Amino acid sequence: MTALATGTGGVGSCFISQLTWLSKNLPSTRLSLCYISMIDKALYRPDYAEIDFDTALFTLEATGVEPPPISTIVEYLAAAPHNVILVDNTSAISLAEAYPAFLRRGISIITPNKKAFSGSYQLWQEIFSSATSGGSYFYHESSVGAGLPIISTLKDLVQTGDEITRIEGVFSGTMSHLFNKFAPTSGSGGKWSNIVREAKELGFTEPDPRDDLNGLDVARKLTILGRLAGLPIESPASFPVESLIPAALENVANADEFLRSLSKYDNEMEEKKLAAERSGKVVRFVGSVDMLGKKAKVGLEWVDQTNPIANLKGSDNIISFYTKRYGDMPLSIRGAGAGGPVTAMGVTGDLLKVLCQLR
Ligand SMILES: NC(=O)C1=CN([C@@H]2O[C@H](COP(=O)(O)OP(=O)(O)OC[C@H]3O[C@@H](n4cnc5c(N)ncnc54)[C@H](OP(=O)(O)O)[C@@H]3O)[C@@H](O)[C@H]2O)C=CC1
Ligand SMILES: N[C@@H](CC=O)C(=O)O
Ligand code: NA
Repeated sequence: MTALATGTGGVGSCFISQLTWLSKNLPSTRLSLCYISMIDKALYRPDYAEIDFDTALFTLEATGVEPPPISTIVEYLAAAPHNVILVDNTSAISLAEAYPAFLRRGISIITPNKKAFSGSYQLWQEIFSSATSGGSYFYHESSVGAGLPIISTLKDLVQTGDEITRIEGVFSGTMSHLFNKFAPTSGSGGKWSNIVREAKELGFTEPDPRDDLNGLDVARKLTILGRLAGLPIESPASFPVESLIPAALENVANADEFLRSLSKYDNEMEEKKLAAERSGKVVRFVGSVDMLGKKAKVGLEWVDQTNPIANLKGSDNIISFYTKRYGDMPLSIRGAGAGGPVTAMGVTGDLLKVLCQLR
């Protein structure tokens, strides 16, 4: 059995550590690594020789070569003498769009990358049909709520005949961290731009934090959950999404320049916070999918100080499923929704699920 890993950042490096742990503590998994890459370096051998887990990242950095095109990677893996699982720990759209090509060739996929599952509805359908025709599997638990059991719970609800009426909550570790620190229910909050930088340093944000602040990351998660619950959402751009990017910074060239300039616009967020406080509320970044009304939305809401959403800590997500069976009291899941170790846990957990099915 072989795992192929791409992406060696916050999540990818924790995933490699967890592979090392598995190989020592669950040797019956008999996993090996035959390909590992970052953006501009890849490590692999024509004879699929095992790459040592302990030294993989160092060897990749020191001796990696230019990665081959994705079509070559598909061929390389399809010709492997054993089952192969692609573990995509990147946020690359190019790789996400190639999932059907991997799945059709019998290569299973595990990923925290939201891009494929929240891309066009056509890509979503192709992923399902390609897995069926290739006899392969795909799991993406960490694409929503990091390692929290959100997708597996939703699938269980749907596959046992419950009907989802509404999904709502805080779906972003970054946004949770920002608002818990910027507009706490007691005491005064910190400076918006400083907390944004801190969220990036803690590994909560997307590679480009603007993808969190513009609401797109939450919109992608709602697209995934809405589709799994039975709503054919066309794309994350097909419903209202509020962006927290100051208008004057919408076109800055890159994330570094954006972060450098953000403090000039701290007063815009300060005003939003004070408006909520004047009504005795706190401001939070909330998302919802109304399955009955066939609508989704993402944006700022004023919530009561006693609302569980107002009282999250750290990078906590809280995601509530309202269903026919659960009635007025939703099934709610809460816990850290971002960060390398917890996200990699969801990826490694998915890997174990695929291994059970490939045996
Ligand atoms: N961080 C978190 O808390 C969570 C992250 N996720 C998702 O996990 C994924 C990874 O996030 P994170 O680890 O934080 O991001 P990082 O920016 O830390 O790491 C991304 C990695 O992907 C590599 N990469 C990018 N494009 C390619 C490519 N085309 N081919 C090969 N490698 C590539 C980068 O290479 P290089 O090192 O050369 O730049 C880097 O190693 C994202 O999809 C994110 O949305 C999901 C839930 C939570
Ligand atoms: N940037 C995302 C990472 C997890 O999906 C977040 O902050 O939630
Ligand atoms: Na999850």
